[in-house]
Amino acid sequence: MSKAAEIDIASVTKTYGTTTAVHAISLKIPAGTYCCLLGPSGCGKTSTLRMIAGHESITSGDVRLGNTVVTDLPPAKRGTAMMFQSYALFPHLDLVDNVAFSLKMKGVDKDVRRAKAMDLLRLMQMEGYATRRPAQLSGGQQQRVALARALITDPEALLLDEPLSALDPFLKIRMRAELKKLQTSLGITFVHVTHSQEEAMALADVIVIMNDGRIEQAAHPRVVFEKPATAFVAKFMGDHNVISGRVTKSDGQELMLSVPAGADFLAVGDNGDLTDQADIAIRTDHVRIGQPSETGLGFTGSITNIEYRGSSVKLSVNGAGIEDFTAILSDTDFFANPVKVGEAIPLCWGREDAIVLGRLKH
Ligand SMILES: Nc1ncnc2c1ncn2[C@@H]1O[C@H](COP(=O)(O)OP(=O)(O)OP(=O)(O)O)[C@@H](O)[C@H]1O
Repeated sequence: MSKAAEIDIASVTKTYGTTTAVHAISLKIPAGTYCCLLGPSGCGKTSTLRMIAGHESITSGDVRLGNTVVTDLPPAKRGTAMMFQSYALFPHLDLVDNVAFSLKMKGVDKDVRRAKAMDLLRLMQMEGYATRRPAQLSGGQQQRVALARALITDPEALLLDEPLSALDPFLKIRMRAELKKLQTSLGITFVHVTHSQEEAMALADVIVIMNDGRIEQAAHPRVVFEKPATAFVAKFMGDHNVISGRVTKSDGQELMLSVPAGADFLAVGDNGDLTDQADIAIRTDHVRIGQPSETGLGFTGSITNIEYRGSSVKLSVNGAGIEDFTAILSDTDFFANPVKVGEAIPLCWGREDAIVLGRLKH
């Protein structure tokens, strides 16, 4: 139906008065990618999306869609379509007229635009509701109509601002799967703003993690999880212990980190630029109870809390100058040798489980 386009964001900045919401970010989103912009409230996700859509002016830099620089084009001329968080359906129009609306604005004949709207309602399995008004629909159905309405212009890229946030948790997961299926079948580029790590992990081919108007990492979810680029990413995505300390030895590929009033930790990874302070990450699910054997990586600490989670058990441990170090053990491993709060236990991990984190240059 539509053709996909690459989105190229080149050194784009957005300022509102004295607030800089987006600091000269650059990002290439390949054609046909499902891209999620992820980050905490106020990090600049929505501003970035609205600048791609043309609903917000670009203070400096350029946005290109396919071969066209769209920086100064109005929204309707960009080849993008936007689906809003609130769906923004017209309450007084039936579904056909809601979906056909942007074609009406373009002066398309009534019969042609209504036929196209019915095609889109069919695609979203909503043709049986064509004569209803939005208020007569459930949240999930309203979302499908909003999608149909956004897709009627055959966009090269669909921009979605927190599209699942109005839905209850059960529907959220169902509509998430539908979004992914729709993107795969249409093959167009989707850019989806969310503050949910789980949503981004489930949907994205590329997760763009933003913090304070900057991009901390843009990569496939597995890369983000396995190799978080910065301490912010490791903490925000969770499931990592992040340890900060002073670099005591660094040879480009391995680094020794000294924790104040604590032990030395070895981590692996490119550390060419890190000469003073550094951060390392250790996957919580790769930590085991046991003496550090040949790798020598680990420490002994005291258990401060134990949480049962069904298939796993979470231990919190203090020791070696670190507070709240987390180890996630499988329920089988934990119950084979149960431990108690207050007990001192040795923890260990493999060399490849401790990675050096980078620092964003501002
Ligand atoms: N119209 C505006 N005028 C002034 N400041 C704005 C405006 N819109 C956004 N901001 C500011 O720009 C920064 C980024 O906002 P933005 O909405 O892009 O973040 P966000 O990551 O989408 O946040 P949220 O998840 O809360 O929607 C914030 O500090 C916000 O207060």
